[in-house]
Amino acid sequence: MKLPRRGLYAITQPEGKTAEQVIAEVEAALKGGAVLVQYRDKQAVDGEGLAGRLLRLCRSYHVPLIINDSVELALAVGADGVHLGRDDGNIAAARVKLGADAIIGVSCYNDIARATAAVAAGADYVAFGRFFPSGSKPLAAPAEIGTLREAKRSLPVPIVAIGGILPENAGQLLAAGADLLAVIGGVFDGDPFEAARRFRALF
Ligand SMILES: Cc1ncc(COP(=O)(O)OP(=O)(O)O)c(N)n1
Ligand SMILES: Cc1ncsc1CCOP(=O)(O)O
Ligand SMILES: [Mg+2]
Repeated sequence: MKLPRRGLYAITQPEGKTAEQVIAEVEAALKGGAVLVQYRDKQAVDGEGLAGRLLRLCRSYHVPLIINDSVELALAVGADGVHLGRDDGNIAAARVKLGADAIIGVSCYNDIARATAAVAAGADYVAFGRFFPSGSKPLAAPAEIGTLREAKRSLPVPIVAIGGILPENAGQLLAAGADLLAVIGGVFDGDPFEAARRFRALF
């Protein structure tokens, strides 16, 4: 599936929840207007089972599913792509394994040079952040909003912003050039349908 150019990128929050709860809350976010979903599960027990169920759900909404960290899991379930951070392996190797149509996203933190290199290596989007303190990843290093401006000016791929994003603080990120807002707590800490609707209204 094609990478959407703008909108809410909802990232799962499965810790302490049943698979049914995760599926239900992701479906609520999809109904509210999420345009992209990432399966992120740092304590996965049955990652393949849940990823497969999320993929079928996302397909029914014509929304791509990205797998965090693991090219192997993305391959195993036939997901639409993978998200790679600095410890998650090489972009070119992921492209060889997943194929030309796969969506490969890359974390670039606050680093434009890393983003430029990622695009040259075949990244389909680049992600910057965290922009605001994040309860989901408290130790994530801060990024500057000016980095989004520079990225938007110099890079040809969609720019993703992440970290502590809420409907109330997202406007400044969009104004600076973010195309996709990647959000965990701002969607799944409360009512995911209502939160996704509020994010959708910003685009
Ligand atoms: C869209 C998006 N952006 C950034 C990240 C963070 O990736 P990474 O630095 O590898 O950290 P973990 O998420 O693996 O803890 C992301 N997952 N998605
Ligand atoms: C994975 C990740 N990388 C930087 S911040 C973050 C967590 C984002 O979650 P939240 O939207 O709850 O701050
Ligand atoms: Mg990672």
